[in-house]
Amino acid sequence: MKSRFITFEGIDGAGKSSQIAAAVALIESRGIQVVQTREPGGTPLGEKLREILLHEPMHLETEAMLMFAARREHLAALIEPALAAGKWVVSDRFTDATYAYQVGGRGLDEARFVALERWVHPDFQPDLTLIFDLDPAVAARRLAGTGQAPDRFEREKADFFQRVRAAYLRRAAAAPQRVRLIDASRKPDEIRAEVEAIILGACFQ
Ligand SMILES: Nc1ncnc2c1ncn2[C@@H]1O[C@H](COP(=O)(O)OP(=O)(O)OP(=O)(O)O)[C@@H](O)[C@H]1O
Ligand SMILES: Cc1cn([C@H]2C[C@H](O)[C@@H](COP(=O)(O)O)O2)c(=O)[nH]c1=O
Repeated sequence: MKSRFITFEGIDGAGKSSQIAAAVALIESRGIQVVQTREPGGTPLGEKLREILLHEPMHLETEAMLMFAARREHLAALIEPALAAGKWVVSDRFTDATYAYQVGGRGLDEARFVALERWVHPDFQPDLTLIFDLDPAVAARRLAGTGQAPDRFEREKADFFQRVRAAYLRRAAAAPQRVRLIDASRKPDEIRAEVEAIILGACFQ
């Protein structure tokens, strides 16, 4: 069976990370080897860049370029070799996050985003992307409930997350074959059932 690259996306607190383990278990139950990873991160260098990106103040374009630098390393060192070896890769975020957060949230010039995307992965996109869509007010309450100290992104205000959410919705509308929207306001079990049905339908037919 062809290798697949599946990505999970959404505003902070939408609940995507909670669903990834179940999705990975579903795929593994079919006898497929899965590499679970995340962005920014996924490689030793990427994890160092993640620390900087989540905690150090920086210029918007520096932020966008560092996201793509971490991604270049991630593709070369982990994603591409895993797919070439016949494994599936499930990533907590990929390039749709840069569109949503840096273009949508922060106002990065879209042409700069397009140039970076074309440079770093000109002919490559996820096979399937699940975007967890949720009202930022609900997501903020969920994050507050974790009791964890918020990072530089999680400290952003509601209007930032409204713009991020709207950008995710635009990205979904632009690639309906690849991107599925998940109503993340429901109970975890209901969401898990839909995630499993989407993966089975899109990747195992
Ligand atoms: N469907 C749900 N209903 C209520 N609470 C949920 C739901 N899904 C996740 N949560 C809770 O919301 C919090 C955030 O969930 P999670 O870490 O999965 O979100 P996330 O989208 O991955 O956020 P981040 O991108 O910031 O890591 C956790 O405390 C989790 O238990
Ligand atoms: C890949 C990527 C991520 N971000 C932001 C989005 C989140 O706030 C953090 C990562 O934290 P998570 O808890 O692991 O989801 O990074 C971004 O702004 N741009 C990106 O390209």
